[in-house]
Amino acid sequence: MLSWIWSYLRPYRWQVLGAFVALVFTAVMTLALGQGVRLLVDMVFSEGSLEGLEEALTVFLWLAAALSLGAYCRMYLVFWLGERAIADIRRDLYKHLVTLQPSFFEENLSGEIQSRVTTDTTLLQSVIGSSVSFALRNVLIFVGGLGLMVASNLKLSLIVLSVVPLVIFPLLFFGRKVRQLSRDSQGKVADVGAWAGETLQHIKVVQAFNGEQRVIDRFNHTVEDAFTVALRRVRQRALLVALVMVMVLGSVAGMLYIGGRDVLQGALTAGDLAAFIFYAIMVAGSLAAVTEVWGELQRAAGAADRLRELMATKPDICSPKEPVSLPAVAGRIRFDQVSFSYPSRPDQNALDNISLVIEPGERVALVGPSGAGKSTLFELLLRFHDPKSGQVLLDNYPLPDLALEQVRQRYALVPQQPILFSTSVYENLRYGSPEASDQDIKRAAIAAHADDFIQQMPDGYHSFLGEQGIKVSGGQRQRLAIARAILRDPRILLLDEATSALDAQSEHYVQQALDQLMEGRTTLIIAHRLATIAHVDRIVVMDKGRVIATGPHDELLSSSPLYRRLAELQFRSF
Ligand SMILES: Nc1ncnc2c1ncn2[C@@H]1O[C@H](COP(=O)(O)OP(=O)(O)OP(=O)(O)O)[C@@H](O)[C@H]1O
Repeated sequence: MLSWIWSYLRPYRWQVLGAFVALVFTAVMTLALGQGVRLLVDMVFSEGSLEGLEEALTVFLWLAAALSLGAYCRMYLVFWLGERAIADIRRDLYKHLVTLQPSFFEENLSGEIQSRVTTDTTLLQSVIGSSVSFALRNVLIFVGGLGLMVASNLKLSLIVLSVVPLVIFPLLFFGRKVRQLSRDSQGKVADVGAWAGETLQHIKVVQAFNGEQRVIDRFNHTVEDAFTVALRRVRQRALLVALVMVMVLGSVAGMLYIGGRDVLQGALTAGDLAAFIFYAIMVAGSLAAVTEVWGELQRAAGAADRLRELMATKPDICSPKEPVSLPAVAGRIRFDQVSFSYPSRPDQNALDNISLVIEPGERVALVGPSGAGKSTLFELLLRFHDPKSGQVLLDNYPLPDLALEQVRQRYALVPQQPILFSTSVYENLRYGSPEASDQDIKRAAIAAHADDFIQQMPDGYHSFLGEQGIKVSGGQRQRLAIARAILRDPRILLLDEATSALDAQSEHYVQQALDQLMEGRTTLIIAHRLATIAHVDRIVVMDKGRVIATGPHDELLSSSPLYRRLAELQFRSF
């Protein structure tokens, strides 16, 4: 773990060196104060000299000034390092997360992952940014103070030192326990975040089903769980600190007794004893401080483990090392005996031995009952998943041979529930085509019949769409998604019920826009409605993950009983 953290500190090694120098400097200055104490007691109190008092105080003031300057440099550099390293870790973590395949986020709650990005990194930051330097400073003071103690009085030193082995043992024993408990505790906190995030995001559903009390109960349960685990950790830490304190202070008391007797018998000056006590307190204090921070370090180690684990997750789906460079795409799609099951349901084939060719420029509608596998076909085309067997080809190239960006660049997707981000209309439309100018965006919005309602928004194209586009209606959201696709100008269009949320009039307009957009492009439409089907060259009927018939509407009416049934249901509902 240390090498992992070091990998984030290495680029800033000069700052690390600076912090270390400041750290050593302040530790030395702190220890030098002990000599000031010795001077003060021997010269002032034993010899009664006022000059000596002034001299001792001058030395003390110089030491204090140097110590303060050193402390400033140390704090600044150490906090800087903590903030910088964590900013870098957060950046890398996010960069890594967005490359992971969608199924990873189905298996891992997004709230839990969010918690790693925020809580775990914050914990680590406090450790790199202060606890480590605190611990190091105390270790230096411990070592330096010990050296000075031994040099000044071996007998008293041995009394104090007798306690050290007794302290090391509980430190190691409790440390391991605290580390494990800290992992559990962070995990529980993540659960709290995940549950709160999910329910608040879907608050309308919660309230519509009068589910408030149920989610409150479940939340309380999660919070209490987190509290229980945190309490166990705190108990261990407190116990550790108390144990060390008893032992350390006990040995200090023993030393005071014997040292005091030596002074009374004239074997030791009062100043020597005072300096020795000063060092002994420093040494004991630093040991206690290290034990306290030790728990903190263990906690951070737990957080670092979790972060490292997340970063080590390899994406299942990535570009090949040497991708085939895809020439200008004609837009031919081929499914070759493709079978696929979702990782969460490995036994149930969502697609079952699908073979299908869609020629460049062809418009194909996918129809079939719910759960037939239509959306799954799209997911495989976009390479969100790889098939279990068989292959998906784009212009005769298997998708895994091509760079992921190149594959996805060829498509524009209009999903069933278009997603808008919490930013302006401009930025939302520009999502798939970052270089598009404001004019291009406006033209696309006009073509998608979205310009009118955008103009009526308070800030027009600069209007903020709110979290997940909450401030627009379903139909408007869909028109924005269509505008986004128009702007992208792709070779292949993937439309998932693209016109489902439109009223009859907008549907008519949007259909016109889509007709124009589909011109010369390969288009796959998931369609439940015959209005959409009328505009296609071919219909593919799917059921239970299989293609059961293909052909034009009239032919299918006679050849496919399932299609006939679906069509009858459609007509009845009109
Ligand atoms: N993320 C997922 N994890 C596990 N199973 C899934 C997942 N998504 C879909 N499925 C299952 O895969 C099968 C095919 O689903 P798919 O969404 O492709 O159907 P569909 O034809 O698009 O349905 P609809 O018309 O209702 O959208 C279904 O049995 C569905 O329950």
